[in-house]
Order: sequence, then C-alpha cells, then structure tokens
Amino acid sequence: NSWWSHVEMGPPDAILGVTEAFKRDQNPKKINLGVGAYRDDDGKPFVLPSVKKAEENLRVKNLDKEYSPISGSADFCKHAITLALGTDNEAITNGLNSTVQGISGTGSLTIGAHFLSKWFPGNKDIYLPTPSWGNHTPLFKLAGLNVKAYKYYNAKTCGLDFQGLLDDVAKIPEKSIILLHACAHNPTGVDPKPEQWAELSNLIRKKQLFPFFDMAYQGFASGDVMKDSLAVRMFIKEGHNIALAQSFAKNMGLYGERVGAFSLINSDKDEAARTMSQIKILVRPMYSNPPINGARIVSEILGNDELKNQWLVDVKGMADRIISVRSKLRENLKKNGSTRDWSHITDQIGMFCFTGLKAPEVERLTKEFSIYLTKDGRISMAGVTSKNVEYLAHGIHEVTK
Ligand SMILES: Cc1ncc(COP(=O)(O)O)c(CN[C@](O)(C(=O)O)[C@@H](O)C(=O)O)c1O
Repeated sequence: NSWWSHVEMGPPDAILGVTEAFKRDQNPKKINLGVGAYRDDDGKPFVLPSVKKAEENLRVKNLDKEYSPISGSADFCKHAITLALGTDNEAITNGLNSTVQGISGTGSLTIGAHFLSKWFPGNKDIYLPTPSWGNHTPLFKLAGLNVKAYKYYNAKTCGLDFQGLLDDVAKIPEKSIILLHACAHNPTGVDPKPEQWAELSNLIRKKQLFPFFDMAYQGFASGDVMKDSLAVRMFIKEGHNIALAQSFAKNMGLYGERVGAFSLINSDKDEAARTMSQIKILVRPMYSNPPINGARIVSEILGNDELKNQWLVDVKGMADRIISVRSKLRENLKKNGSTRDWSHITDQIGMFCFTGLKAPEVERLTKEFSIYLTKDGRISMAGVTSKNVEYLAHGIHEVTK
C-alpha cells in the first residue's frame, strides 16, 4: 500500500513547462519564446566572454571547496550591493546595508519574503503589479505573506497604466509592502519613466509603504547598469529604506549557477548588524549556506577592472541584440501586411515583449507554427534571431489578421 495515493498530478509550470513542450516538438522550424534566458543570434545559450575569462583566472587559483559563510562571502556581497547602488554610494560607505548572497533572484526574494513575514512591523500584505512574474505569488504566499495587487499595465495601449497605478497605490493601507520591478518589468517589458518613478516615490513615502525592489535584469534592459538601477538609487536617495533582491542569472548569464543577493537598507549601522543577524538565523535552517562557484565568478568579474569592463561590453551586447531584434520583428510584421499597431514591440524594454496576443491566438501560434510562448502572450525576445524573425512575424500575422 502507498503513502502517497492521495497526491494528485500537478500542472506544468506556466513558464518552464513551455520549454518542456518545445523540446517534445519535432518541427525543425520550432521556436522557443518561453523562458527568459538569453540566446545568441544562432539561438544558442551564451556564456559571456568575461565569465569564461573569470573561470580561467579562478582555475589557476586552486581554490578549496570549504563552506561559504551563511551570508555568502563578504567580498561577493560587497560587489553585489556596489553594482546595484554604484561605487561610493553613501548607504554602503556608511554601512547601512545588510547584504547576503541568495540562491539567485528567486532565493533572494525568498529570504526577503521570510524576513518580512517574521519581522515586518506593518501589514503582512505585499502588493504586486498586475501582471507580475508568475513565480512571485506562490513565492510570497509560501513565506506567509498575503498577496494583493495594484494596477500596472494598460492592455489597450500595451503600456503603463500610470494613473491606475497611482490611484491603486493611493488606496494601499499604510505600512503595507509594495513589490516593484526595478527595470525590464516581467512579463510586460513596460517600465515607468524617471519622472514617473519620482512621483511614485513621493506617493509611497506619503503612504508609508515599504518598497521591495526585484532587480533581476540590471544592465540587461538598457545595456547600462547604472541606468537600469536608477529607480533603486532614486528611492534610497529619497530616504526610503528599501529591500532589494538581485539576480546574476541574466546579466551575467549565470542561470544555472544560482547566484543573487538580498539586501536591506537600514537606518544606521547598529540596525544593519541586527537585521543581518536575523537574516542569517533565517538562512541557516533554510539551506545553511549558498553555492560558492557562481559567487566566485561574480566577485572575479566585479573585482577586476579589465574583467568588469569586458562584462559591461558583454551585457550591452546582449541588450543591443534584443533591441535590434525588436525592430526587426516590427518591420517584418509590417512587411507581412499587418495593419495592427505594433509600436509596443519597440517601446517595451528588456527580455520580454507583451505582444497583446489572446490565448486562442497563442494556441494557434503553437499548434500551427510550433512557436512556443506563455499563455499570456509574453514572448522572450531573446529567442528571436535574424534567422527566425521572418517566420515569427509570418506566424503572428497569420493568427492576428
Ligand atoms: C522579475 C523576476 N524576478 C526574479 C527572477 C528569478 O530568476 P532567477 O531565480 O533565475 O535569478 C526572474 C526570472 N524569470 C524568468 O526569466 C522568466 O520569467 O522566464 C525565468 O528565469 C523563470 O525562472 O521564470 C524574474 O523574471
């Protein structure tokens, strides 16, 4: 007799399940626009030259395999928060940050979720943009937070519903938590403009909300790491003591290395020490200490000017390829005779394009053309290349004409 006869088969992951279906498809023209993972113009995964060089440097150091501290290496944590806030940022020089390595972006968000669930003095309610990354809701619920929503995306314009956003944020009860995508919003690719971030910062301060930034794409959105961290830096400058989750999966192509960071910006050094101590107490029973390999690659790159400059070239190269393939897709849709307004394809930024395709159109695109994307019409632009963009435009036009 079995212990688990009551366990039912769960559904495939909305995002990672698309890749599983793609792999089963035998059509040679198939295209995977599901998971947000960069591919080069040949559709191949891309190991950044700066990462390869860092790995060569590390090999000759013959490093040991000892446990990392619970918080990850101090060197890595310093490099991670410095990348986010900029060298010589006051929050860092005044020791106001408590930063630990997280297991990529997901693990960093999870540390933050559990910390807030246990210690946040206000409502244990976290407000997510509508829509948000599919994994946000189960991740925060799992940590015991109540997940709520604020307006963000305007399906009619395929752009930001800024007035709706302000109206909703104004209604959020004081001392609640608000999750913000720092750049390259997933799944919409729609980001607030700097002046809109400033207005949002004022409203969030007025409402005494706690900003939790998810920055999984720093450098990957615009190709400029400082431009992409503008909102995070602006909020701190405006006096918000934020939480920040970082990922090096996309901007360093370290997907499977699972390396990221979680930070709190505190009121003073003593508070930083106290929160740090409690974050470590949470992490120890969770997974004890983080994986060392990816963190060493990040430290090697960010700790070495020549490698860091190479990395800045590498990440801009990825961002530029995505931006160029956005224009190519829009041109090809026009060439195919589509009369729809596809300006959002080039207005949106980062890994994803929220096409506006409805579920039946998505279904046809997959069934009739072997083009794989998530049901919400999101396409990972990284899966589009100069070789498949015409076929993609043809498919999209066929299902939308
Ligand atoms: C907004 C956001 N935050 C955090 C993460 C976590 O990423 P990681 O744990 O790998 O550092 C992702 C990745 N989301 C995806 O790119 C995506 O939406 O396709 C994909 O990697 C995923 O896991 O879903 C993300 O889009």
